Amino acid sequence: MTFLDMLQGAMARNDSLLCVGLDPEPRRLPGALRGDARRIYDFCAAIVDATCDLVCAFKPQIAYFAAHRAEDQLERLMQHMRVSAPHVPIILDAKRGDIGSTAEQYACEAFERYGADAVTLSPFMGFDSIEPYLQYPGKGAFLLCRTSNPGGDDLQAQRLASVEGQPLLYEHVARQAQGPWNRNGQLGLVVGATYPEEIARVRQLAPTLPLLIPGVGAQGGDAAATVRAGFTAEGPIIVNSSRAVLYASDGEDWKEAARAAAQATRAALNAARG
Ligand SMILES: O=C(O)c1cc(=O)[nH]c(=O)n1[C@@H]1O[C@H](COP(=O)(O)O)[C@@H](O)[C@H]1O
Repeated sequence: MTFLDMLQGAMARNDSLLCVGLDPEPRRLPGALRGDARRIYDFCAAIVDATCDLVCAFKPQIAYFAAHRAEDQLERLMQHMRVSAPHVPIILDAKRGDIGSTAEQYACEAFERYGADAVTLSPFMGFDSIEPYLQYPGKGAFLLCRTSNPGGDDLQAQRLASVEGQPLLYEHVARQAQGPWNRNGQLGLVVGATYPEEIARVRQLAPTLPLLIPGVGAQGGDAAATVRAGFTAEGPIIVNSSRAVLYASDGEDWKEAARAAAQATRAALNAARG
């Protein structure tokens, strides 16, 4: 099954636009897990079990595992998600971007080692840095377009003087991804929930691409404004929240609190799509 088929299936089955991001920081783990990097798997697996009927995707962020020498725990977590939530697609947030020969290794890591259904990529090095990921039929690749952080403007909002009509860099990325780069229908775009006007602009330029939209919750993005700007009948949105769900409580009730936070975010997103 392709990433897009899985995504549509999970969206319908769980009535959800919510993606829970798995960004485990040992010092923020609750209760007895706090500070113990060997418990990253236990924490994330419990979050998966508590929320897998509420989400359209999970998004593990690879840095939170690699930084703590926990890649083996990420591998176990991927297997756990396959067994416990086989209907939910997994987007590996790796933000890779390198020359083709190195990109082949990154693609192998994402799709073969970890078995992800989709990956996040930086498009800064151009199409040949994206192409190796497209050699994996049915896998998704989300290109950073208009990111949620304040510094995203530094490059993404610059005008491309040499291109006719002088679009901004992020607009050019959106056009390329909707058009010539999307050879097998595998591409999507990352747009921050912190910039609803830019979400609307990206949706205009890329009417059918799935948009991965992080930035609600801890970064303060508005769930309703996000849906109004990006959600259409032909263009799916995947709205990510990580810390606001993972660390909803640091007490004994952390699993219940994570579930409640996911439920509330899912409800807010659904209310806005009417
Ligand atoms: O590609 C991403 O997922 C991403 C893009 C972006 O523009 N902004 C952004 O916050 N992210 C990721 O989305 C997650 C946001 O986490 P919270 O702010 O805790 O919900 C983190 O894993 C970020 O690395």
